[in-house]
This record gives sequence, structure tokens and C-alpha cells, in this order.
Amino acid sequence: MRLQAILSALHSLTVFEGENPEITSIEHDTRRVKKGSLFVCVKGYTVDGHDFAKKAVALGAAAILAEKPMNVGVPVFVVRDTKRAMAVVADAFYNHPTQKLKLIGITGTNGKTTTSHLLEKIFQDEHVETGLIGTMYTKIGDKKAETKNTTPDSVTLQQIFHQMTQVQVDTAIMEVSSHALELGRVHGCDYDIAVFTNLTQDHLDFHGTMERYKFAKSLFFSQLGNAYLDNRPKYAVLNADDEATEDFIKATAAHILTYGIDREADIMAKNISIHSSGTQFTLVTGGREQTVNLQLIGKFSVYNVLAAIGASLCAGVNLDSIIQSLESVQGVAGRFELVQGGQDFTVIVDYAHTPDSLENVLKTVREFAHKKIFVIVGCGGDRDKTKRPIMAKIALEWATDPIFTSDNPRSENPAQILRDMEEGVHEKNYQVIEDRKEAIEYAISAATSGDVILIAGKGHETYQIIGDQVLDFDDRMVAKEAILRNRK
Ligand SMILES: CC(=O)N[C@H]1[C@@H](OP(=O)(O)OP(=O)(O)OC[C@H]2O[C@@H](n3ccc(=O)[nH]c3=O)[C@H](O)[C@@H]2O)O[C@H](CO)[C@@H](O)[C@@H]1O[C@H](C)C(=O)N[C@@H](C)C(=O)N[C@H](CCC(=O)O)C(=O)O
Ligand SMILES: Nc1ncnc2c1ncn2[C@@H]1O[C@H](COP(=O)(O)OP(=O)(O)OP(=O)(O)O)[C@@H](O)[C@H]1O
Ligand SMILES: N[C@H](CCC[C@H](N)C(=O)O)C(=O)O
Ligand SMILES: [Mg+2]
Repeated sequence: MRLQAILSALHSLTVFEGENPEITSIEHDTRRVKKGSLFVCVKGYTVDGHDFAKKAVALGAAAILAEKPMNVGVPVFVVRDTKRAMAVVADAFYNHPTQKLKLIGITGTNGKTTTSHLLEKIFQDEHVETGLIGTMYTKIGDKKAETKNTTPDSVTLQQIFHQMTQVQVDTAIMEVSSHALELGRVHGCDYDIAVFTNLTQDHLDFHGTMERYKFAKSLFFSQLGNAYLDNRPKYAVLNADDEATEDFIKATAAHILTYGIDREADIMAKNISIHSSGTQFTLVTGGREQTVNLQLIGKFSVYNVLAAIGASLCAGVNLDSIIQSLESVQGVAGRFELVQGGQDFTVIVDYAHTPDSLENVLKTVREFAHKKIFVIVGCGGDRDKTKRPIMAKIALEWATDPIFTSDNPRSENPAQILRDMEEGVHEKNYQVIEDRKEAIEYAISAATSGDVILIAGKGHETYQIIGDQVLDFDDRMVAKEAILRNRK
């Protein structure tokens, strides 16, 4: 695509009268620049991309998009906000792929990955070609690729959508993080259905306050239906039990469908009963009541299921088929995943890494546990510090045997993170075992028949980040090996 054609998408006042080279790619990272790239200078949190402009030109960049004028020997276009401009040109460069896809986005503090997988199952059972973008991977059909962020930067994102359109994906389902909304990674994406799970504390290191965090989430709904050249109906699927929903209803011009358990909603679950191998509830919607038997466990799982029902109904799937698909889902990797090694106690690996998710999961465990509940929990380094004491308090409140340990300390001192957690508790009925492997092994050797061990925080992760080292670590494997060793 020619430079002029890409830049005309910006509707900028800058008059362009120079050469009009063929642009081979849009890049914001010199490590990916090739001959003919348009290099976008982005001010980051660690470095400023403007400092890499010369290097980009040396590597073959044909033009630069920047927030300030510079003299680097190729055309430079100055815009107020390069992150936003990058999203606009990426959308244009890939020929507006989201206008060719049915796009479903899911935002919220917890439940995005789970709900996206429920939706994937529903659509695949309908023989619809699906694409998935989220925390664990990007998936086109059954082909997986690794991703760095839950929601990738705008260029990567548009490139993935483009790939999806190349293989005839019909419906793309993606997690939309609050970081992505704040940083404009999803600008230009033409969503058809926007789902909200819940808003509870996390990421205050990034957003500062819950109000700012809520504002970032609200952008998803206020921007829904604002894409150019569009006449498809837009739907917001919102959790009626979450207070933020009232604000999102005001923010959006889209059609609204609500779901809930406690408050009146379009799609409701009643008579929920939770047992150790599943959850049953009565679904009330459209004047109809029917029993649903899930293999998923917990009230929080019911919320995710209701969200998935709402989104797939908006997409036109028949309710009976939706329920059939949901009843057949066994679980999502690292979410309430059981580790089985023939032991006579229960071991669960779960991705709960926020106060609300930890409390929900522990409450769920309490529904069926009659003996000791061990919880192994830590808090990530270089992430929201204020959640540390709160998570520690929740662990003590709901478990009989809490063990505080490390969860990706990153650049922080692991012992300091544990001290921050301990600020939240005053009784000494917990243990601190900094080494996560030792903590898991200890709980497994101490558990007896009928106990439950919840290993929280890392779920599907297969690493532990200590300093700048990424070490192999998988809670499920460590637990299984310990169980098998103990049984010998
Ligand atoms: C805080 C944050 O979101 N940071 C993101 C940001 O990185 P950054 O600001 O540090 O970038 P930087 O290193 O300063 O670089 C600035 C610019 O210079 C460029 N550069 C840099 C070095 C170089 O040699 N050449 C070069 O061109 C970079 O490509 C970039 O364009 O831009 C990067 C590229 O897009 C992101 O990968 C990175 O996410 C980091 C890895 C991250 O940890 N983000 C987390 C907090 C995050 O976004 N999480 C959310 C939600 C998680 C959830 O679901 O709970 C997510 O969506 O993943
Ligand atoms: N609807 C929900 N409400 C509260 N907690 C939930 C809900 N769904 C899942 N959880 C809890 O949150 C954890 C993370 O779930 P999931 O991975 O689906 O969320 P996510 O929003 O994708 O998280 P992330 O922002 O880290 O990508 C689960 O392991 C479970 O403990
Ligand atoms: N998407 C979340 C993942 C946290 C997972 C937890 N294991 C940690 O490292 O804190 C985040 O980046 O905050
Ligand atoms: Mg996720």
C-alpha cells in the first residue's frame, strides 16, 4: 500500500507532497523494522520510541509517524497522539479487517478468558469459523500462537484480524483489557458485541484509582458503534449485578442486554446449587425457565455462562444449542483445574490473582469442603501493591491453612512482597514459604483425606518471573509430581 493512501486515513491537516513509496509494514519497534516500513514513534513507559527514529531509518524505514518534527532523511508526519494514529493506520493498512468479521469483545476484571472460551465452544459447535485473542494465546481455528499481552498492540491486533480474514474466520472473540482501552490498542476495532463481566480491584498501579479504572472500561461501551462506515447493530451485554453497569448503560448508544443473579435482568440464573463436580441452576429468560447442568464450578462460573449466553444470543445462536454447548464444557485450562494423581484430597489450580477472584474461588471451595482448606497464594511484583494486604486477609478469612508464597516477583524483592501481604493480617495463623515449589510440596505433604488445596494466582502460566529471568514453572506439574512422590 502506498504511503499517501495509508496517511489519508488519518485525515490530518498535514499536506503531503513528497515521494509516495510503497509501505511494506507498519512497525513501532525497531526490532521488527524492514525495508519500506512506516515506523511509528511511541512514547513508552520505559523508553521513548522517538529516540529510535534514526535507527529505524537506518534499518530501512521509508517514513516516520511521530509526535514532534525531526530530520531523519525520510518523510516525517507529526500527529498529536501516535498511539491513536498507529491504530488508525494499522486498520487502514490491513484494509479494515474488523469490518469483515463479527467481533465480540469481553472486558472486566475477572472472567474474560473463561467467557471467551465458552463463546468459542458455542460458535465452534455451530460450525462457525472462530478466532480467539486473549491471555493464553491467539487462536485461529485450532492453531495457537503465543501472545505477549492479553490484548496486543494495535498493529499486532490488526495483523491478527487480517490473518483471520484470510482463512475465512467468521467470528472473532477477544479479551479487551483496561490497559488496551487506556492505551488505545483497540481504536478502530469495529465490535459488534461488547461484553462486561465485572469491575473489582486490580491494576491500581496503572490506573491510579477505581474511578479511572472504571473510566477506562467505560470507553469500550462509549466507543461501541462509533466505527466508520457501519450499519450493523451493536450490542452491549452487561452484568446487572455490578454497579458499574449503570454507568456503561448511560455511556453506550448500543442495544443493551443484561444478565444477573441478584438483580432483575434479561437473562437470569436462579436456584443455584454448587457441588464438587458441577453447578446446577435455573435459567430464566424470554419468559422461559429451564434447568442447566454445568460441569463448571461456582457462582462466578454461572456469571461467565450468563455472559456467554447473552453474547451468543445477540449473535443469533439458538438458546437450546447454546445450553447444550455450555453443558459440555469441562473447564478452561488453569481455571479451577483439578490436579489428579490418585490422592485422597482435592488439589485445584486457579488463576485467581485479584482480591475478588480469590474470595470467589475460596467461597466456592467452602461450598463443598468439609475439612481443611489450604490456600497457596502470592502477589505479582511490579503490579498493584494495594491488593497485597487485601488478598492476604481474604486468604485468612476463607481458608483454614493459608500459605503465602511468591507469584512472579519480577524486579521486586520477594520477601518485601510477602511483608506487604502480611500487613493485611494480624493473627499468626498462616505460614510464609517464599519458594513456591516448597510451598506446594509442603501443602501436599500436610494434607490428609478430604482436605482441599487451592493453588492460586498462576493458573495456566508455565513460568515464574524472578528478576528478569523467566524460569520454567507450572503449578499443575509441580503439584502432580509432589502428589506422586508422596504416594510412593
Ligand atoms: C505498561 C504497558 O502496558 N506496557 C506496554 C508497552 O510497553 P512500554 O511502554 O514499556 O514500551 P517501551 O519498551 O517503553 O517502548 C516504547 C516504544 O519504543 C519501541 N522500541 C523499544 C526498544 C527498542 O529497541 N526499539 C523500539 O523501537 C517499542 O516498540 C515501543 O513502541 O508497550 C508494549 C508493546 O506494545 C507492551 O508489550 C507493554 O506491555 C507490557 C509487556 C505489560 O506488561 N503490560 C501489562 C501491564 C498489560 O498491558 N496488561 C494488560 C492486561 C492484563 C490483564 O488482563 O489483567 C494486557 O492487555 O496484557
Ligand atoms: N465472573 C467472575 N467473577 C469473579 N471471579 C472470576 C470470574 N470468572 C473467573 N473468576 C476468577 O478469576 C480468575 C481468572 O479468570 P479469567 O482468566 O477468566 O479472567 P480474566 O479476566 O481473563 O483475567 P486476566 O485479566 O488476568 O486475563 C479465575 O481463575 C477465577 O478465580
Ligand atoms: N494479567 C495479569 C496477570 C497476573 C498474573 C499473576 N500471576 C501475576 O503475575 O501477578 C497482570 O498482568 O496483572
Ligand atoms: Mg484473561
